[in-house]
Amino acid sequence: MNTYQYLWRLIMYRPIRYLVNAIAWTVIYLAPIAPGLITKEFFDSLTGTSALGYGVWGLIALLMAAALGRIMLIVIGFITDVNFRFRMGMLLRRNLLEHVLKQPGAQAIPVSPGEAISHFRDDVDQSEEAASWSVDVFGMTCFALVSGYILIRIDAQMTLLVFMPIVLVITAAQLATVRLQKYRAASREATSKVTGEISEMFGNVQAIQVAGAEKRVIARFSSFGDDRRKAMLKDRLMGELLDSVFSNSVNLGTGLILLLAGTKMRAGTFTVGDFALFVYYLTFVTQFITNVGKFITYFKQMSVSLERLTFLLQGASAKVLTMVNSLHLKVENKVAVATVSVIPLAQKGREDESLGGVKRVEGLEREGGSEVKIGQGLERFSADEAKEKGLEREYAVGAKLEGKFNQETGFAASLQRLDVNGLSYAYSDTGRGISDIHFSLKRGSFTVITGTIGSGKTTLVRSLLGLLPKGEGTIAWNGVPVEDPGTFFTPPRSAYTAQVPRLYSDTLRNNILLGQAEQGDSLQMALHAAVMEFDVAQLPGGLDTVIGPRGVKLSGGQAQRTAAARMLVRDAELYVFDDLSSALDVETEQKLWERMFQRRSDATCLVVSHRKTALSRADHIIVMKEGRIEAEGNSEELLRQSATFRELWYGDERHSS
Ligand SMILES: Nc1ncnc2c1ncn2[C@@H]1O[C@H](COP(=O)(O)OP(=O)(O)OP(=O)(O)O)[C@@H](O)[C@H]1O
Repeated sequence: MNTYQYLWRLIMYRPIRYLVNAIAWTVIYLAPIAPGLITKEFFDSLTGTSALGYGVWGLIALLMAAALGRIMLIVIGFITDVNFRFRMGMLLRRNLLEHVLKQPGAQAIPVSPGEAISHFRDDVDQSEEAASWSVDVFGMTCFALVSGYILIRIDAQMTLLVFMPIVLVITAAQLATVRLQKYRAASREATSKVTGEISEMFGNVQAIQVAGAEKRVIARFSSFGDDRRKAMLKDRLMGELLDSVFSNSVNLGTGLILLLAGTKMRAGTFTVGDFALFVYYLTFVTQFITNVGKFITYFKQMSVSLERLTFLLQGASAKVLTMVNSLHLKVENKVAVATVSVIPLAQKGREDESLGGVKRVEGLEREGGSEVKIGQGLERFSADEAKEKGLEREYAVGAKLEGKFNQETGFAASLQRLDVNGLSYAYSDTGRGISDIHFSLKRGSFTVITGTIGSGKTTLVRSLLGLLPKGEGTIAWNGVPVEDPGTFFTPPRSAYTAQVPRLYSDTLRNNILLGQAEQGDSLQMALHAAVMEFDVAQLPGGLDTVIGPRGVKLSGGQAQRTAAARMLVRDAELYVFDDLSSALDVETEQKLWERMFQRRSDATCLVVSHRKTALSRADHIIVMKEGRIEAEGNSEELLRQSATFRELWYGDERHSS
């Protein structure tokens, strides 16, 4: 997508609003035509050459009315501009945000958070600016055409002198294009680096302090600041240089008019009113020329912004940015929780009967806080209804499914079996990762992935859950292939706790619920299962304690158990824990597994761990080495067969003794 298409697509997001805005501003820019003509008449009436008979006071009244009219028009213009302009910016930010949220979680943005913020802020502003200025250029061009016509009719030679600077401006702006874009790109890049560095610094204050690296970090920051200063200076200098070319070329025109007007007035071919009209329009022609130049500059800068925003999309088409969408990411006012059975009436392939289904719904619907029973029974299940509820996949294969349906999160068929075949993923920069992974999980099983450091355990669970871009291999849920693991492996199908818990500066309650509606005693149950009840009682505000930025007011173990509670409150079919137990003592970990299975004996768990507490509980252990499965079995079998496993097992014994 080139910059013209980008601008066009932005305009087409709200074409009516753009049109209204364009009409409003065209009228505003055309408005000075009238006072110009009145001024001409005013001076001509003083010298007795006026064709109109309004008199001086009549003309003054007309001038004031024109000024008042223009003020009102400008107020309307700002309203239409704000309404169009900010919608465009919001659309870009909304689409970017949606895209980032849909990306594989572990690689959602290709830059640091600080740099991404600079893209969201500056590049969107720049795009908005160029689109908004296109309206002004149109309005001003209309003014230039009408005023040009009036002036030519008075004196063609003088008119030429007034408009000649336009040619100069456009030539100068075009010549400066490449350099301007280069300087703009460099200054944006430098700004991103500075904001990126600030966010890294704030996020790592403790690491900087303990490493005694303050001076080095500040030196690095100051070198980024220095680079930014140089880049900004070049960018600004170039911008100001162009601006001065624009305005000075107009001054040149004024000088020429003054010289010529004197001679012509003496010859009697030019009235004082004509002179006043030329000078009056010249102010607006100056504005027009400067603004055309500005628009050309903004347009060039917009192409830099487009490039930078496209980079943030990580290979997706730039059209994603301007896709027509409602500005609201989600409108949800209903929460329904129900148990649904999808029983096929006919199997796929049988042509005599159309594929149909029966649903059995039992559960509660929640609307505006009150609970309404939606009843029990059997209802026909249409293909459209399946689509609406996100059940297309289950419906299409005609599988007999029973599971939970939650209007907020969709349908989860009860997990009977998860099969992973030939799963591979290699990080593009290091070439490392996982290769040819096969395993199956049965309902209610407890599987532990273990292995040496860097053997690919985290990569394995992230690939499975679609938190990394799709590599090779297949994943099947109850025998049905999962096409897009990233959207499939979410609650209520699966819930995940990462190795490093990510917490917000908010209350403990909000960190656990993350916007999910609190249902019954689900929060208390999750806290109990995550062995958090004692900790919550100790916190000054209980569940409503604000836990500080990234949860700094919690201990490492508390942060991990908060993340576990966040996972458990989601009541999923498959629970995936990545090294949850690393910050827990043996007793707490033991309790956590016990409570977890007391509460949900049917839950299927996939756990990354090298701790004996988890290994001895496991009914299946996968030993990873250099990105591949080296051995599999239960702990007794593996102690006999796998040297790597023995090292991990006895190593853990040494650590705990
Ligand atoms: N984002 C990344 N980019 C490039 N290479 C990576 C990335 N993350 C991990 N790797 C490499 O992939 C390999 C597997 O890493 P992974 O984090 O899956 O190992 P792990 O077994 O979970 O390690 P640990 O026990 O330390 O958590 C390692 O060699 C690592 O260097």
